[in-house]
Amino acid sequence: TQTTRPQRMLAAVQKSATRGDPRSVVKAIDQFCRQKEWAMNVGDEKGCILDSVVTEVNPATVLELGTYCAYSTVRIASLLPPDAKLITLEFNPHNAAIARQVIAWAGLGDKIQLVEGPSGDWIPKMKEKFGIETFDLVFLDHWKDRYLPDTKLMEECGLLRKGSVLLADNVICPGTPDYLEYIRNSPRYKSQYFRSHLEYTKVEDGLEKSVFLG
Ligand SMILES: O=C(NCCc1nnc(-c2ccc3[nH]cnc3c2)[nH]1)c1cc(-c2ccc(F)cc2)cc(O)c1O
Ligand SMILES: [Mg+2]
Repeated sequence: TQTTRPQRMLAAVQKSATRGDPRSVVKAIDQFCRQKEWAMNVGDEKGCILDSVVTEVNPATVLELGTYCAYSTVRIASLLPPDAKLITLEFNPHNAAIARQVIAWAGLGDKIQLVEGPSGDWIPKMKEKFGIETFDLVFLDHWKDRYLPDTKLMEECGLLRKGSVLLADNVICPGTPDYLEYIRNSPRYKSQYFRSHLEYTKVEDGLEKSVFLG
């Protein structure tokens, strides 16, 4: 029977990456997406910007919205300090099953908690379910029409503190116009746009980094 693209991506990781070596997992996925099939990972160009923000923030708590096949999950977790925790939310059970295996291959199972289900349901439960006070860094990479409602929800649930950093993928392509409008005009955020390209293409895209001012 026909395999899915995430299954083929996992096979590429298991074939080409070294167990327990997160950077080799990232490299194997990028190679697969450049040489074989495009996939919606943040990719290496925007990934380098992501790396610089993660190392600058040096977060103890990270929330990722939109796991997909765990490319950015592994990329972020490989840069976290020893006791840091990353919670990642995936909506699609098939993608979640693949992501768990990619995370296991990278050897990052003890840093990463993958949660399946809609962000709207899980964000209000973060404190009670995972003992999270606030998030130091949030990477938004899920459905583009959820960025704004989920940001407002995180504010309402008190999950952001003065200095929390939101980093949003795809603000140009596919685009998140309502989120950009809100975050760039809100007095509660200081925003900065990092111009780049849609993963594995020459199409313009970028990351928006926003610091919550409290
Ligand atoms: O849709 C994307 N990413 C979303 C995956 C996801 N994985 N999990 C979720 C989730 C998780 C909890 C949720 N709770 C409620 N909705 C949820 C959705 N969403 C996406 C699409 C593109 C893209 C660009 C150009 C094209 F021509 C076609 C596609 C590029 C990208 O970098 C993306 O990130
Ligand atoms: Mg993306």
